Amino acid sequence: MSNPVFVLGGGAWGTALALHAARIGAEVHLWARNAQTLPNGAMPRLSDYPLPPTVHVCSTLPQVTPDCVLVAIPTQYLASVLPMLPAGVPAVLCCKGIERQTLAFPLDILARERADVPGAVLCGPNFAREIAAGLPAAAVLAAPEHARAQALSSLLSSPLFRLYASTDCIGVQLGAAAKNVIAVASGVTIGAGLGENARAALITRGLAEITRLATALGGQAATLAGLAGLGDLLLTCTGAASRNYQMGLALGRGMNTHAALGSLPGVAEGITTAAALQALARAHGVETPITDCIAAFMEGQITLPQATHSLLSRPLKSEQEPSSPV
Ligand SMILES: NC(=O)C1=CN([C@@H]2O[C@H](COP(=O)(O)OP(=O)(O)OC[C@H]3O[C@@H](n4cnc5c(N)ncnc54)[C@H](OP(=O)(O)O)[C@@H]3O)[C@@H](O)[C@H]2O)C=CC1
Ligand SMILES: O=C(CO)COP(=O)(O)O
Repeated sequence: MSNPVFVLGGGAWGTALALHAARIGAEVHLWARNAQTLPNGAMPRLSDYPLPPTVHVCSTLPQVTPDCVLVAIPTQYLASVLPMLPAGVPAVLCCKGIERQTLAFPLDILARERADVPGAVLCGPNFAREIAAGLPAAAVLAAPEHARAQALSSLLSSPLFRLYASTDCIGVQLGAAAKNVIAVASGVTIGAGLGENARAALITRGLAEITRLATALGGQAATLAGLAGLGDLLLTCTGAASRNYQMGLALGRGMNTHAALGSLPGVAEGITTAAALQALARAHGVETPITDCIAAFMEGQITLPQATHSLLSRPLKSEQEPSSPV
């Protein structure tokens, strides 16, 4: 790689992406809002993965033109870091969520704030620690133009981290955001002792719900059967390392939302995404019973037995009926 790569966000995902970019030969400038308090090589979230000398932690980005910028900031704060992006340089948004106030996806936020920056998104089943450790993984890199998606996936792929190009930005962003909500519900199911049958049903009907909404918004069903949909859903709903799943586990065991949040090692995007997803679904006339239940449960509006009853007492339907409620 001839030019450096910028990474915004010194959390788990930003650190893992910086390590990946360094492995593919880039000089990396990793921006963190608290960089000045960090000794070089000791990031807060993944301190067991020391940074190589080609990763420079900074609180101000250098005046050089990078090949691209990887943005790993929680979605609710994404807009606040976008003024830093260099004009004309592709920004790959690596967050998974929906802006609560506006119901905007990451690429919409970028278009709104920085029309001079070409955007792309990177989503898939990728626990930061495994990417940091250099374990094999795959993801989707989506951009509105095929040429941009292909160029960035070639630039950022490695023999261990395989990036598939896509132009279905809606499907990829919706899948990535919504899987966090289903992961919270999955954790609740296990935490409350409802069993693995219930969890498998929840994941499967969660995918049906996500696919229904994605296609109503203009996404493609095939994308939801891919890495950013089913792939990430499986990982986050069953992987003990998922913060969204851990959040659900704590809630299912009886902890309240505030206490459960305090017990997490990082952000759980599913918490803010649930209400945003619900609002988006309502605006498009799409039924999302699992999202509705988990949103109401997290807000303390219904109890777990009420949530379970509400899902199980829905009218029986044909599984294949495209417009059937869950
Ligand atoms: N962790 C993972 O395995 C993966 C995460 N993602 C996604 O990446 C995004 C980031 O997650 P992750 O890195 O894990 O989260 P973490 O909780 O580990 O870190 C969040 C980072 O964002 C910073 N931050 C928070 N608020 C602001 C703000 N207002 N301005 C600037 N920086 C801010 C934090 O800074 P500070 O340290 O100072 O608080 C921290 O560096 C999320 O959307 C997540 O869904 C995607 C794939 C994998
Ligand atoms: O997005 C992720 C894995 O693909 C990380 O999941 P959590 O945010 O739930 O930890």
